[in-house]
Amino acid sequence: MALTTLSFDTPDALTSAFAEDLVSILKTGIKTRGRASLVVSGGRTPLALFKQLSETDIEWDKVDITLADERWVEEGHEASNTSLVKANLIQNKASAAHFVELKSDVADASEGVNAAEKAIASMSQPFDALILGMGEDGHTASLFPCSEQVNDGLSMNSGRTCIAVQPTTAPHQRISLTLPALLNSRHIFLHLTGDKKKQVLLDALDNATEAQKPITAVVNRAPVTLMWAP
Ligand SMILES: O=C(O)C(O)[C@@H](O)[C@H](O)[C@H](O)COP(=O)(O)O
Repeated sequence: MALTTLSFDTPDALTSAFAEDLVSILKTGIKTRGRASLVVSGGRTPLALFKQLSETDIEWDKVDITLADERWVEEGHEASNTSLVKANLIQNKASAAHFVELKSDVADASEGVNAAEKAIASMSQPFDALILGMGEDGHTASLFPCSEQVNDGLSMNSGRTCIAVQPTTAPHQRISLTLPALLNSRHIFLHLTGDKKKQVLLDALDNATEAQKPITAVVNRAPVTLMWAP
């Protein structure tokens, strides 16, 4: 296990330092490979980070951005991570970035998996940076411990980069990058705020199986930087 923890006094201090790190990673990607790729998570935690990044001066037209997971709802729905990213990150200076959609116009996420995999394949990989969140049940991306699909999502030899997931303890069908797709990243960050989530993570790393707390599957296999503030 290789978890490096960077703790900040306040969420604002975390946001500034995190944005600076990401910008430097993206600049390196652009300089070295011509384009850079960034995978972000939805949820509430990254909102301030998205805003700060969007105001940063880099060559956003050379950056591809996608999501670690999406809820299978129409764009514009309050649960849509696509809408959240477009409204908060792909704005201001970052409005020139290219957004790679996981969601397509089919009724069931399982019918959209092939199109999502094709979209992901268009991005420069390994991804330059991946930002994961974590739920209090230990899910990350949409690899939910309550779902029937958890073992398929965590399989390292499925040959799949995306999976349709039906959580039973959270609303909406999802599409998620699989564990091997998430791990195909040069820099992996776990972005958490609050004592409770930190404790969930530490307890999970101590006691849980990967299927019980999917975040541990990432931390067990790759260097992860935990960006944490109270
Ligand atoms: O779309 C999502 O819901 C996610 O990508 C998910 O994995 C999220 O990161 C965690 O549930 C934490 O969410 P919060 O930041 O809202 O606590």
